Amino acid sequence: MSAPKNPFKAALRKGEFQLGLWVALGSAYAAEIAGGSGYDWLLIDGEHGPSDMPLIGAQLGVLRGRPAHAIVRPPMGEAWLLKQLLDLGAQTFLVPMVESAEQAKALVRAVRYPPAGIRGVGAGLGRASDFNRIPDYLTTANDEICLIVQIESRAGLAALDEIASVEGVDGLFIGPSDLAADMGYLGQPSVAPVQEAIRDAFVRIHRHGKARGIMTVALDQAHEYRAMGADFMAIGTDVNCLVRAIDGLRRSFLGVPVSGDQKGGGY
Ligand SMILES: O=C(O)C(=O)C[C@H](O)[C@@H](O)CO
Repeated sequence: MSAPKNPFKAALRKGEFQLGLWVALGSAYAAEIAGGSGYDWLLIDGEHGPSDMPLIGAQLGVLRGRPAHAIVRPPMGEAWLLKQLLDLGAQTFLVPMVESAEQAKALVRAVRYPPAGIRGVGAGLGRASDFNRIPDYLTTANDEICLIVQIESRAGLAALDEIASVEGVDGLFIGPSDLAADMGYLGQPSVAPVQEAIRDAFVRIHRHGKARGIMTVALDQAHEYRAMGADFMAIGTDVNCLVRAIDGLRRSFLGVPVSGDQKGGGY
């Protein structure tokens, strides 16, 4: 019996578009609700959400075996953090602020067992191996790990080709909000210079045969990114959906004009 198959990684390899949602409430209950909504993947956000190790573990637990594949974003790409998340059962990672091939190579090694990497052997204590019930976990785990790195600064764009060339990097995700900020357009990810940088980045990522990822909470922008060639994309967050739904309900009842779909930008 082998490590669980990674359906998200398999889909990317087949070129099948994957639609996702940001899950940042830090609630296993909310993640379980989102898990039944038909999205291909859910991003458990440990960078900007309150999800710490126990909360990430709880969310991974409720999503285990559900159709929506759990992707975990750690606050930073640290080997000790990835080791814990791997043993908790995370198989796909979105690592923020990657700006060099050296950083990418270190991340690849962090999520692989020796000799290909430095991942510590302890999955027998964790969900990853079904608590040591998967006999061949150690020898089959590496192949089912999917590593996505975030390009979200000018330095990241400058190193994009070297990063995309790193074996073991499965996809590159453009962070529009942070990229816009670094380019001098804080809060304005939809401005032309940022959009042109994203378009160019997608062309380069695809040239290396890697998956192109992005996120937005504005549906008009989402369709533009899909037309640009996004292979996996989040089109909203649980936080944003909750705020819009509960605020909108009150406004509707009181007859207060309800704001339309978020146009452009969004974060
Ligand atoms: O820079 C970005 O954009 C991202 O990395 C996504 C952000 O964290 C935020 O837009 C999620 O709501």
